[in-house]
Amino acid sequence: MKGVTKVVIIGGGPGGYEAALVGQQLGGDVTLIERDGMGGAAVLTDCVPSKTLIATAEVLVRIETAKQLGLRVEGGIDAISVDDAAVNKRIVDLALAQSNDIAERLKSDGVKILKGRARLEGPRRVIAQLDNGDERFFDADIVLLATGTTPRELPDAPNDGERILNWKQLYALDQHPEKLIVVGSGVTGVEFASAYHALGCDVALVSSRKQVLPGQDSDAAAVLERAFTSRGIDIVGESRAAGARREGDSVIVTLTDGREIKGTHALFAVGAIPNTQDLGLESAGVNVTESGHIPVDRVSRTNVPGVYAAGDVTGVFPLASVAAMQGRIAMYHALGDAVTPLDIKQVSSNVFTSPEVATVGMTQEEADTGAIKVATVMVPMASNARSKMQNFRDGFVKLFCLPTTGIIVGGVIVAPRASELIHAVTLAVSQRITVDQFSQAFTVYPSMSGSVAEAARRLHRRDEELLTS
Ligand SMILES: Cc1cc2nc3c(=O)[nH]c(=O)nc-3n(C[C@H](O)[C@H](O)[C@H](O)COP(=O)(O)OP(=O)(O)OC[C@H]3O[C@@H](n4cnc5c(N)ncnc54)[C@H](O)[C@@H]3O)c2cc1C
Ligand SMILES: NC(=O)c1ccc[n+]([C@@H]2O[C@H](COP(=O)([O-])OP(=O)(O)OC[C@H]3O[C@@H](n4cnc5c(N)ncnc54)[C@H](O)[C@@H]3O)[C@@H](O)[C@H]2O)c1
Repeated sequence: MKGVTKVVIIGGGPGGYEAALVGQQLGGDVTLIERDGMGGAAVLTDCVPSKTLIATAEVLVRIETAKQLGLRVEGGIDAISVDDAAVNKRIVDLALAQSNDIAERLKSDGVKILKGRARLEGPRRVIAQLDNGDERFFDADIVLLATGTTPRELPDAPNDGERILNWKQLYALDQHPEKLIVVGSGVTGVEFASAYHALGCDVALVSSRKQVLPGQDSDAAAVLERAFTSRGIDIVGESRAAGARREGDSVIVTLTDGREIKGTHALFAVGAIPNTQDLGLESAGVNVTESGHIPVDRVSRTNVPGVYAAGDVTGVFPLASVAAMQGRIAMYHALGDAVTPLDIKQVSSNVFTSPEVATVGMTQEEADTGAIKVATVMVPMASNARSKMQNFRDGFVKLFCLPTTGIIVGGVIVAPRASELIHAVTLAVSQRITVDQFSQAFTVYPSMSGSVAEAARRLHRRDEELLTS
């Protein structure tokens, strides 16, 4: 009789801990080795802390519209001040509480958690240096690598943790920056630019491309740029940072064209590098790409039998939700359960700025290539009654469908709480729902979701002008 399958997981972020729960549920004997804390970077330093900060910033953005909504704030918005210590304490406490909740859940499900650093020493042999000084060896049937990434640092912008910072170091500041220079206008950069500006900082956003949010819907990026500019965020477009240096209480960011920007702090959000060094991958024969990621197939297999990988370390789609799904899929596959391979066309994601930008499935860029003929429509939020009531004028709903069948294949929503509105579109994409089926479902009146249904209704007759090619 075959014994219990021994599963060893390296890394306790969403990729690792969600896999551990499934592995244990399916009868595996699961050991999870984590270096920093349960929940990984997602919970301790990246996703959860940034969204907690943004929750505070959102309140201030709402208050800014008080006057337009007929409220009188004596002294104006300046009468409200930010208690930086309280904001940061709340963030750190909430992240730790979330990490503890995850650890408790894992323990109660029977997962063995070890604190330390692990690496492979052969295809399915793992060696762990534990924080208590012990060294442990494991001969596993299944290994899952879910070690995440580390912020990229520019060689000429040495991170000092005080004024030249990465996103993990922001919550240790006593006071929020007076003038923050955010370098990098990817999702991380724009989220922090939006949040810190709302918290009262002067913000300059150094954006290397023509538009912020490269790779995202360009109509959405345009709305965001307009919103940022009208609020007073200084977008330094088509500029690359060469380095940064300290000068007393200031930071000078130098651009590759020789210009200099002065601030009190600089946040570098210029991407991340996978944690694959010192992981013993060579000893196990696990392939690594030029960028250092571990290539996997749609059921999270690496090239070595029995060795799986999940999450940011794979470079598939660096989201907590995808990491978690890849981890679960790895266990379903490894432990012989029914498994649906990962389909990134069904992944919804959101940029937590003000307004939010949520997307799923087909993108405008893909539609524009003409490889697949689609019909598309864009409904401005400005005409939505709820939107007017809430004094929200920018934003839109964009839907893509196949012209012959009307099946919804993608969407973009730019609106407050777009992260919640996108779920209906995600469901439509995953279940291949048509625009007619979608628009037959009732929406609440008045509601912003009414505009999502309106977009579907407008695609009922997919006339020539709605076709992208
Ligand atoms: C600022 C920011 C905000 C984000 N916001 C969102 C968001 O809102 N929504 C979203 O879906 N995604 C968000 N993301 C992305 C999300 O954080 C990542 O996709 C997610 O963390 C990936 O999970 P993971 O399990 O692959 O890795 P991680 O969460 O990075 O966890 C990996 C863990 O492995 C551990 N580890 C590494 N090497 C070893 C070793 N040798 N031995 C033992 N342990 C090891 C690390 O300590 C770490 O805890 C955000 C990212 C950033 C940077
Ligand atoms: N809300 C969310 O779900 C969320 C939030 C943050 C991050 N993430 C995930 O993390 C991934 C990575 O996002 P990111 O923004 O951290 O990294 P990124 O690699 O997507 O963006 C970094 C940006 O910095 C720019 N850059 C690089 N060097 C530069 C320089 N010297 N000067 C100026 N700009 C420079 C790059 O051109 C790029 O646009 C995202 O794709 C997303 O999946 C998700």
